[in-house]
Amino acid sequence: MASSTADPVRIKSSMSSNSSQKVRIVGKIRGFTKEESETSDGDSAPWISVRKPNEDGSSQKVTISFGDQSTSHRDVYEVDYCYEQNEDNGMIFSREIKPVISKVFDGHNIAIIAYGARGSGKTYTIQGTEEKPGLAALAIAEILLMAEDTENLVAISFYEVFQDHVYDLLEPTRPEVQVLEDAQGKIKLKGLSKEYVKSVSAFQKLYFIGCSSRPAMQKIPFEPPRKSHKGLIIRILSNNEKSNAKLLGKITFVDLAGYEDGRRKNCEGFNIGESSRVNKSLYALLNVMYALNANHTHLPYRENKLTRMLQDSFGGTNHVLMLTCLNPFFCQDTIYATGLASRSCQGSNRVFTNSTKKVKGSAKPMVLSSLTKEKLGIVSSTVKKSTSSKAYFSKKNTSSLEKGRKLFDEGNHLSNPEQAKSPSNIASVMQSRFMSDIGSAIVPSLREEEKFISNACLAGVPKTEETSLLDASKDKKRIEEMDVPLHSESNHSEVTANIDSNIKALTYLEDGDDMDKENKSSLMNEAGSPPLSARLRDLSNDLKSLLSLTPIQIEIPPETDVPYSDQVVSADIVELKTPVKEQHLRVKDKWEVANCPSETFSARSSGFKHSLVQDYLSFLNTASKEELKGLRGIGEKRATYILELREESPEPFKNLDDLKDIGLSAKQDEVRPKHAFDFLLFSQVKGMMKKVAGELFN
Ligand SMILES: Nc1ncnc2c1ncn2[C@@H]1O[C@H](COP(=O)(O)OP(=O)(O)OP(=O)(O)O)[C@@H](O)[C@H]1O
Repeated sequence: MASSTADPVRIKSSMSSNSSQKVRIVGKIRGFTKEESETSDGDSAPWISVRKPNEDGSSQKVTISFGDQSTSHRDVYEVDYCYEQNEDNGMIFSREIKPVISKVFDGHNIAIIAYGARGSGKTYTIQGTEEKPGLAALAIAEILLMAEDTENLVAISFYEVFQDHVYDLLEPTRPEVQVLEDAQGKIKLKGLSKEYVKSVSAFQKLYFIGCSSRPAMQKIPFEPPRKSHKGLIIRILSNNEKSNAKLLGKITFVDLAGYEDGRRKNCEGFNIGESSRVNKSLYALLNVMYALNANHTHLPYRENKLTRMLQDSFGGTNHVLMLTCLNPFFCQDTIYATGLASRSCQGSNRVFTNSTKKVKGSAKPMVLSSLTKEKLGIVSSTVKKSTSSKAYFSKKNTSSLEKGRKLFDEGNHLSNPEQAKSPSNIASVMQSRFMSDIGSAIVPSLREEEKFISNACLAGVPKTEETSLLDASKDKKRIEEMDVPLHSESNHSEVTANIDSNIKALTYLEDGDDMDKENKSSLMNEAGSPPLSARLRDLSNDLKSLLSLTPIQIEIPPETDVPYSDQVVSADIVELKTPVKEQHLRVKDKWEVANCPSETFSARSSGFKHSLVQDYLSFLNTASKEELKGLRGIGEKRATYILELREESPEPFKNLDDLKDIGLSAKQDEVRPKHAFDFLLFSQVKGMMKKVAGELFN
C-alpha cells in the first residue's frame, strides 16, 4: 500500500534546485526490521500511500495519506517528497545531500534534521549502523575526499540537548555547554569540544562512542535512554595549521527526540514532563521552519535553546532538509508529526483530511469515529449565520463520546512500535484506530480545531472576518451521511448535559492530575493554545451554540506575522445576548484576548510582569559588579562570572532561560529549574515590587 498511486517520477526539486524554499520537507517511510519483515508477507507499509508528483509537472508536491483502504478515514498531507521503504540512506544521500556538500566548502551552512514519532527510524537514518552507514557517515566520506583535494581540515563536535541543557557527547565529563551570542550576533557553544577527523573509521569510532556515552547528568547507570536531541556538527576549516584554522562552513545532523502526543500518558516509557519539553522544542523548530518558508521577516529562534543553536544554519543562503520519518505501521503520532511538518512546508501548502467519504460496509466503529470527530469538527469550524437544518446528537452518540474518553484514557497502545508490528493484524490496528479516533472525538478533536485554525491562518483568512467554511446544505448532507438523527429535539437538553459532564470529567482530569504545574501547563499549552479546560468549555459552548443554531464567529487577532502556535484565535459565540466586547492585549510577543475587566487586569499584570523580567535581565546585562552583588543569590564568584560572560557577549541574558548559564537554579531545584528561577526572581524583584506598589498607594 505504500507504493505510489501514480507512477514514480524523478525528484523534481532537491535542496540544490529549489533555492526559494529555505526548508525542504521530505518524508521517509521506515524499512521493516528483521522481525517485521518476517511477518509482513512482503507487503510494504500497510497504512501509508504516497502519491508522487504528476509527470506533466502540474503538481510538484507529494501527498502522503494515512489510513487503511477499507476505512473511510484518511489523513492526507503534502510534503516536498517522500522516500519509500525500499529507498535507503544511500539514495537519500545521493539525491538530497551530496549535491550540496560543495556549498559547505563555499561558506554555507547546512542542517539535516530527522524528525518523527518514536521508532520511526530517525537514528537509523542519521547514524545508521556499522554495517549500514547513516547519512552522517556517508556525508563525512564525501567531505573527507573533498577536504583532501582542497587541503582543508575537518573537525566534528557532538552534543545532546536534554531538557534545554546542552551536554558534550565527545567529552561527557565536561560541564554543561553554554549557548552564547557574540557581539555580531553569532552563536557560540562555549565548552563544546571538537575533534579533528581524517578517516571515516576514525569518525565512526568517535560518533558511536559519543552516541552511547552517558553525560554527567545521567546519574543512574541503568536509566532508560532519555528523550533528547542529538546534534553532530561537521566543520570544514581552511588552512592546514590547526591553531590558525578558520571556519568555512558546517553541516549539522540532528537526530531529534521522538514526537509523542502529550495527551497520551499511559504508554510504556512515557514521561509526561520529558515529552512536553521535547514537544515544546519541536514546535519551536517547526515554527522557525514555517517562518522561513513563508519568508517572514521575524524568525522566532529565541523561543528555544535548540533553535538558537541551529540559528546559523537557517536563513540566508543556508539549506535545511527536514526528514520526516514515518512508522510503517499504524502510529497516531506519525500522523500528527507529518501534519505538523506539512504545515511547515511553504506557506501555500495545504493540509487536508479526507474523512468524510463514507465507504459502504466499512466497520461500524469507524463510522462512529468519523461521525463524532467530524461532527465536532463541524462544531469547531462551522461559521455560517443562517442554517435551515437542526442537527442534534443522539444519546447513543453522546455515550460513545463518554466511551471514547475512557478508551482514550486507557491509552493508545498500538502507537508503541513494539506493539504494532504485525501488518496482518489489521483488526488490532483498526481497534487501535477506533480507540484513538473515538477518544479523539472529544479531546483530540481539538487537534482538528487547531488544524482548522492553523489552516485558516495559513490560508490567509482575512482577519476578524466571519468565515464561512461549510454551508448549511453541506452540513446537512454530512450529518445525513453520518447517520446522525436530525430533528430529535427531545434529546437536546440531555445531550448538552452529557456533554457538560464530559467536559467536567476532563477538566477534573486536567486539574486533579498529579503532574506538576509546569508540566500541566506545557502539556495543555503545547502549541501555545489556551488550557485544555478552557478549550473544552469553548467546545462545549460551540456545541450548544450549534444545537441552538447560534452562529460562531472565528476571529483572528490583528497580527498575521505571529507563528502559528502563538496565534491566539478565539472561537467566540455570537449569542442573542448582550455582546461581550473583546479586547486584544499584546502580552510578551503574543495576543491575549480579554473579555472582561478581570481578564484585562490579568493580561495587563502579565504584561507588567514581562516588563519587570526584561528590566531584571537588562540589569544583569549592565549592572556593575557591586550592584550585582546587591542581588540575592549573587555573590563575588557569580558576579565575576557574569562580567566574564558579558565580555564574551555584550548581552548574555536575553530571557529567563539564560539564567541557567550562571547556575542560578542549581542550588534550589535542579529538576525544575523554571520554578527555581521564578522563586529567585520573585525574591529578587519582590523588594522592587513592594517599593513601587507602596509608592502607588501612599
Ligand atoms: N530502513 C530500516 N531498515 C531496517 N530497520 C530499520 C530501518 N529504519 C529503522 N529500523 C529499525 O527500526 C527500529 C527503530 O528505528 P530507530 O531507532 O532509528 O527509530 P527512532 O525514530 O530513532 O526512535 P526513537 O525516537 O525512539 O529514538 C530500530 O530497531 C532500527 O534498527
